[in-house]
Amino acid sequence: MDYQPLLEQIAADVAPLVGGGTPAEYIPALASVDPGQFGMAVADLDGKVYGVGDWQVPFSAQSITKVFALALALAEGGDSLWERVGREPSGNPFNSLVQLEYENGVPRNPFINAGALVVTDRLQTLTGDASSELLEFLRQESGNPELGFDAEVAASEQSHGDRNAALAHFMASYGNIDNPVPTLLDHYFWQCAIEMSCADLARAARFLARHGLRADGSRLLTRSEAKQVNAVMLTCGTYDAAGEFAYRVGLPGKSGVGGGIVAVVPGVCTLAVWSPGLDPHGNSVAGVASLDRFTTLTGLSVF
Ligand SMILES: NC(=O)CC[C@H](N)C(=O)O
Repeated sequence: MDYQPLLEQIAADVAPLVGGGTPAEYIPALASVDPGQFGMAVADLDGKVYGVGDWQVPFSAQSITKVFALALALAEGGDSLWERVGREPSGNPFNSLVQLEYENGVPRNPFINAGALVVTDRLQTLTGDASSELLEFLRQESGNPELGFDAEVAASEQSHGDRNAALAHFMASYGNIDNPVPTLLDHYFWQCAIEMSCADLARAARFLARHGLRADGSRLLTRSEAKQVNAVMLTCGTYDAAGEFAYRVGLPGKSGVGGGIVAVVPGVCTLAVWSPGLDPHGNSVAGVASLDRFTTLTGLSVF
């Protein structure tokens, strides 16, 4: 299918929303990004990528990287990860601390910050260099050897990282972190600071639409594991707005406070959108709207 006319229609439909919302303010390096940008890409399973607007402009992938970290941790370490992190929506903001004490230091899911810290900790134990391993994986899957970290964003997060540090130390007090907390935080901040465009993200996520098969045809995840990751994206990928996202978009999706969202139509294609203005839950306003338009216009959804 030629997605190009559809993408152009969606871009026109959501244009009034671009610039709405607010870029993430708690990470100063993200607060200064021009909010008037919008890009969207679709990658089909034959390797073709279609795009509109700022679809080739790199931006801070932020929490979208949590999907790839989860997939790598499962691929390399298997199911025992689920003894340390749950698979239920939290109903709380992505950086909330409140549930952790009630639930003995076991985060609700791998996509809130606490859960992602556990996943990165696991990946660090498995590989010895979690953030580099992740970057290398993303380079291979996106086919873009130029992908890199944004050092300014990483430093900005590091210097405003008290809440993530609190989450990591608190979980360590329950014995749910294996590596030294400062090492873990470094890898987590570098991971969040990976820069990718919509084109890179749509390409890199294709293994989730290909039931676990990587770009080179080798298997990263079993078919069942790919289903599991997609299911957790659907239920937890957009935090305390996951219900609304499922209602409006009807696809597994993962957002980041850089304003990007990746979504998967299993067996068909992957989508990536970017616009920096966020809603109060930390999801891109124009991004959610454009995915909503995509599924409405095409009928392509998991429902
Ligand atoms: N939702 C997000 O994208 C949050 C990621 C961000 N780096 C943080 O840890 O707060």
